[in-house]
Amino acid sequence: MVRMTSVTKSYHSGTRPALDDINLEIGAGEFVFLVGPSGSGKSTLLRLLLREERPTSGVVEFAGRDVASIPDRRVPLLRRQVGCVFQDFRLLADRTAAGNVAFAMDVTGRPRHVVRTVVPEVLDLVGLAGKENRYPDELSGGEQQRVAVARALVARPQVLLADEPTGNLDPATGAGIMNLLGAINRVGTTVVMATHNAALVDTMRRRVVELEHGTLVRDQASGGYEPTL
Ligand SMILES: Nc1ncnc2c1ncn2[C@@H]1O[C@H](COP(=O)(O)OP(=O)(O)OP(=O)(O)O)[C@@H](O)[C@H]1O
Repeated sequence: MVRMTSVTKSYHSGTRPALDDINLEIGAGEFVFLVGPSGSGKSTLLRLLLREERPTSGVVEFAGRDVASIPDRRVPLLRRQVGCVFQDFRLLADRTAAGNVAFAMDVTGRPRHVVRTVVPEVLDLVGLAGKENRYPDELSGGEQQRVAVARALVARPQVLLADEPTGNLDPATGAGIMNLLGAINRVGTTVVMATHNAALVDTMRRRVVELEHGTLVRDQASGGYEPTL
């Protein structure tokens, strides 16, 4: 599903690369935690998959395609297959929960009647039934993140990237979002989640990929936040 081969990313020549010779393969249906200290390159790795950045050298592949060589006009298509949620939710403040999700469907040209049917279904799926008409500032942080997840899901992405999705949430609310991502993974979506949340990583016991100063220092099946034997 995702393959990185000798991927190096330098934002400025002469400085230490943000990613340094990364080799990584993620199969369809996997759940992967991406961990490492601040500045170790986690967001950069996700940005390469979204084609927000291109590697300085090496190859990033998604579903067998070289992501860097996808023509600009086809990048929106990539971003339907590779969904993302962020720490700061990034919702449109002037649209309701339903409006935010509908907007994501409208831009992909889905017919109105499909949007009207699917939006409440997806909001129900993420646990927001009854709150469809609330604006982001009328929702808790966890609820806003659920809207962001719903918005990512309506495109039916093959891979969902989550960059510190629980970073702004209290532990219980973060655990709720984690359960939601786990459920999305169980129905077949590949999930890659960058996080500093040690408790969640330790509880879930999934594959853990650890970066340090841009290099991959650990790739462990059923790992914890800290390396174990
Ligand atoms: N747009 C940019 N321009 C220049 N340097 C950047 C840019 N984005 C990131 N960097 C640098 O690249 C390195 C990796 O940053 P990155 O954001 O990928 O780390 P991270 O592991 O996601 O950190 P955090 O956990 O704090 O989000 C850092 O040294 C950072 O300063």
